[in-house]
Amino acid sequence: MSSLIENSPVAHQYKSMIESFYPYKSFNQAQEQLHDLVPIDYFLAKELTITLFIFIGSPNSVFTDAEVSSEVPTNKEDVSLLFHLIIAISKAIRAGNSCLPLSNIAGSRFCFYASDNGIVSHNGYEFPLIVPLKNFLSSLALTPDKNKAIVVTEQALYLRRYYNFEQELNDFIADNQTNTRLASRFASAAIVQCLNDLFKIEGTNNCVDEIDWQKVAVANALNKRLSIIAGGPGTGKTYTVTKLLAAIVSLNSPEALKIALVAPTGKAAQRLTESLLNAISGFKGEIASEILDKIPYQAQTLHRLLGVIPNKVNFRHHQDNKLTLDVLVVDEVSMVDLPMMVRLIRALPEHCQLVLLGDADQLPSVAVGNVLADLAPRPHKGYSKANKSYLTEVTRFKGFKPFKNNAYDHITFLTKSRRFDSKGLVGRIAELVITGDATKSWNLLAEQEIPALLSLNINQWLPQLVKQYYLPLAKCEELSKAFSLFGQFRILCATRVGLEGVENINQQVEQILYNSGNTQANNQFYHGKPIMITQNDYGLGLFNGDIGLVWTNEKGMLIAYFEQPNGEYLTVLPSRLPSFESVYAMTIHKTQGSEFQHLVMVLPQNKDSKILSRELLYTGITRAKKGLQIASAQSTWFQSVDTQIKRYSGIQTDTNEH
Ligand SMILES: Nc1ncnc2c1ncn2[C@@H]1O[C@H](COP(=O)(O)OP(=O)(O)OP(=O)(O)O)[C@@H](O)[C@H]1O
Repeated sequence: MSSLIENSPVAHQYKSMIESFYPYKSFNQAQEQLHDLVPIDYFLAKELTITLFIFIGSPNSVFTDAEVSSEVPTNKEDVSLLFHLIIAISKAIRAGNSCLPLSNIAGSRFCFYASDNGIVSHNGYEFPLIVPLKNFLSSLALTPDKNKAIVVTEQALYLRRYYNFEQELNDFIADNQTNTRLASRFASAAIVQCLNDLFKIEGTNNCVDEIDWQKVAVANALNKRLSIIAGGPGTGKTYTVTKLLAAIVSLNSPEALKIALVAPTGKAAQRLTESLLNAISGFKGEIASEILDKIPYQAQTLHRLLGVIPNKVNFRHHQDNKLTLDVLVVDEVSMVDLPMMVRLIRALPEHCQLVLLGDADQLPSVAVGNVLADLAPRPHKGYSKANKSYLTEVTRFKGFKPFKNNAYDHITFLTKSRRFDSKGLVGRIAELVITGDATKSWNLLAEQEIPALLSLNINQWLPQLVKQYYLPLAKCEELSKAFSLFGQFRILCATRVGLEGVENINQQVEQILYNSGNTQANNQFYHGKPIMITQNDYGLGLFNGDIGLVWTNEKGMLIAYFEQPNGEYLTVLPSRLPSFESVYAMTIHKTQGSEFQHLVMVLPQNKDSKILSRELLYTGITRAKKGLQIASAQSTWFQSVDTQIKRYSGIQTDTNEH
């Protein structure tokens, strides 16, 4: 609260009055009434309620009685309503939403809970219907332009911080839609020639009906400052972006462009580097070597690009210290949260071309936002007249669906999986799960010849898998072989705790290793132990989620080795490691950006676990390159496939729709 209020006797008086109107005297009392309340919800409401009722002027403004009283409540009900609204916003943000839609709470009994047998444990709080709710909110004048911590729009309530982030992103999208900036940079004839070279279409002027969306993605990205290439696993996003980079390099030749490639995590950056190297080497003979030589492949993390400042949320690069870049490719965008995306766009110079890649069906970011799904809404409704004619001219494809405006012009969806045999188990299960078909997906798992459904008793299958994949780790002759063996297989869990959680399964694996002859496996550190960092250490350059192996060096010392995106190892003395854990099993969340030849996914027997969703299953399933096995009760599987994650936001790709 501002000192202006603290120092004002009038404000003091009002403050005491409002506090006396608070609906609860303590967190414990609130917790008895409201189901699933955590301290942050309660204390945020306690802190903000006062500041919203009392006008907070700028330091130079004169604080008068009139200004205070115009917005100060005269009754307990209003204070209670605002208090509960702030709790509701806090809960919505904890669930990853950037806002709280008013229609979600109006007329509802909030935080009410009754057990299956009807016993009410939490009475909750009843919100007014939409009209009185809106009237109340407009009396508080929580408009975007007033400097208050809560913002109310026509549809939703926001914490100002997230409202501002969303506005910045909306402005960025709108600005790129009206001004693509790159549109006139290259002559169409040059683009046509370049696309024909890359996609091997002999110089024909005839239009073709069957659209190659990879070619469209390249053409589409070439004339836009912002473009999104979205698609499921193996649909060729990296393959396509490699061709895009080839096109950019060749069209800009001889000018040398500054191009950066990033991903949200170290593992994802490493995978992007590997995939780009594979793609580049696959194009030898097809694309001129002087072009291939100029395509960058070394990816880094988003944090590293922006420049982490230890213990600060801000980065070295921002609106006043922009990146020196001409092209930026961001992979695995589904993992990027709203604040991070905004920090990234703030740091981009005006002319920099931004290409976003990702799979919007995967789990959204851990923190607030569902940026990729919001920026690339589905279904794709079609291209504007101008974009349609540009695409037809340069790709020679016809039949693009028309749309009344340019809202979807920057988006290309790739749908054909090139990695999974669409008739193979992984591809089919992933498709059935994400489209919500619990019965068919379960039946498909049940009918596999090589069992895809494992017993719920992990002792029945874990020892054999440990002996196959984990026991040989310590016996590998070289560290690189151990990393490659470790990358073959992983146990994925939905939860950390419980019988089917990461913690228990890691313990079980170490016990099996010990019983099978690895007598070091009950030590904190031992040769061949895989570990995952669980806390950022900017000094060491280790980040939450980084995976390493403890290995004996040539001097006989145990050292933790971490593979870097450039193929080198970061080495750290075990005693200097930030907090870490064993990683034979890891949560599905943490596997985003990774893939394994064979995986086992273990789901909790408690089907009511809040974490379960079809996106969680899909993310887990699509980490498997080949072998997929699942240990789940049928009820858990059905519950998960039937639950779809919905995150609310006000990000608008199509402003005319709202
Ligand atoms: N048009 C194509 N012709 C031949 N092979 C292709 C084509 N497109 C993609 N591929 C191959 O399919 C595989 C998957 O492609 P890629 O790695 O680019 O997919 P991705 O969408 O980036 O996958 P992920 O989501 O897992 O990162 C690669 O081996 C790639 O070479």
